[in-house]
Amino acid sequence: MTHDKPRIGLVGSQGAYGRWLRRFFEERMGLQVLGRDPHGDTTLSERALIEGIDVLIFCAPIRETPAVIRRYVDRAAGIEREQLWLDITSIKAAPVAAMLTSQAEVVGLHPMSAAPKAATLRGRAMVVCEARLHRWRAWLEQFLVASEADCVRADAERHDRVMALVQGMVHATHMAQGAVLRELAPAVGDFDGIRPFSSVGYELDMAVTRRILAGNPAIYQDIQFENPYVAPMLERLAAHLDTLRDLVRSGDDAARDELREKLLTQSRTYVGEQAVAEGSYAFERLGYLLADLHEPRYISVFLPLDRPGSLRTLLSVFEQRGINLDSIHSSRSAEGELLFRIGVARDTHATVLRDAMRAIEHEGIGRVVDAAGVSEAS
Ligand SMILES: NC(=O)c1ccc[n+]([C@@H]2O[C@H](COP(=O)([O-])OP(=O)(O)OC[C@H]3O[C@@H](n4cnc5c(N)ncnc54)[C@H](O)[C@@H]3O)[C@@H](O)[C@H]2O)c1
Ligand SMILES: O=C(O)C(=O)C[C@]1(C(=O)O)C=C[C@@H](O)C=C1
Repeated sequence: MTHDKPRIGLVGSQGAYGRWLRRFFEERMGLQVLGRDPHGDTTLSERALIEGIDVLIFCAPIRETPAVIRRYVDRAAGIEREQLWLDITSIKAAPVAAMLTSQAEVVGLHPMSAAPKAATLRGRAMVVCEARLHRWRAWLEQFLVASEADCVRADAERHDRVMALVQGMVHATHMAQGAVLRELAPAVGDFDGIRPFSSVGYELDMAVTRRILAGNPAIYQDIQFENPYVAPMLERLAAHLDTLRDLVRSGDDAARDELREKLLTQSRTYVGEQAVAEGSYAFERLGYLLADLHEPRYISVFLPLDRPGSLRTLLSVFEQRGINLDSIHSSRSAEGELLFRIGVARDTHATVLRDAMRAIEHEGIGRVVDAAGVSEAS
């Protein structure tokens, strides 16, 4: 048993998370990684994979994972006794129960985001379901710290109940929104025609809907079908929408009162004044952020992280040219690089902006990765 430098085995090594985990373990933790995937990584048999590793991680499709795990238990036939088995499936009870039929130590994990572009899970939650953990505890802690995820502990049952709300409900309502738009938007200018009319709420909801439509359909399908707590949640969701429809159809004052009482007042009391106020303020801040991100003139600059004062040097470029700044946001590029996105006043001349961009590059202050409103016509 090697707890210092365990060899990692990935089941589903060619998938989005399998590839991310390989890079994470090799590059961030300096560990050797073996894998198997029926699509593109079949050099090792299932038995040979188990023989070659110390920690086995299942990152296969949700629907198939419990059966895949049971097959690995069968193939292992006891040689897994000293090993740690993990999975990252979005549902926890069935995979964890299947792993517990092995003799390995067992922990279920669920990172609360798609495989990120960044090298770690910084800023993302990860649910940790410790099911049978003894000698591997210290290494697991080391791995969780290296992941930089915000870890939250729960048993598998509670995880699945919570996920019926955090994922099942959110995905269901946005998939339904996508379907309603598909049916009703063509009559009023289609998706693009509606965009200029956006409220902040619509913009945020459409970001979620489009994220779901951009993702792996099997995941959204399986989260609805494989989590036993989703069906009862859908019953409640449908019941409330049915009530709302009936109240709106009836249209009288009693119906208005009932809507207000059941869908606003009671929920407001339940959530509590402070949480309501915090959420409302978070919405406002997101609104300002979206407004800044929609500003037509900006420059996005990658700044080397290891140079104190580099932001001040960058800002001096704008100061020297008399350019007024509307906003500064630090964010991540699609590749995960730290960027500063500088929104500049709309009346800034494009020539002056181009000069600022040249200075940023030529003086080695940073690298301009994106810009808008800098062409002659703008
Ligand atoms: N994508 C996300 O948003 C996300 C987030 C958190 C957790 N997860 C979980 O990660 C797991 C993998 O998700 P993904 O996004 O990498 O999906 P993916 O479809 O990209 O990868 C799944 C991989 O499993 C392989 N596979 C299929 N059948 C297999 C089998 N019988 N044995 C071994 N491998 C098999 C596939 O060939 C594929 O390469 C899922 O359980 C999912 O719930 C995904
Ligand atoms: O697209 C993302 O980044 C997600 O957060 C994906 C998402 C989610 O929508 O809840 C989907 C499945 C995973 O289990 C975790 C997170």
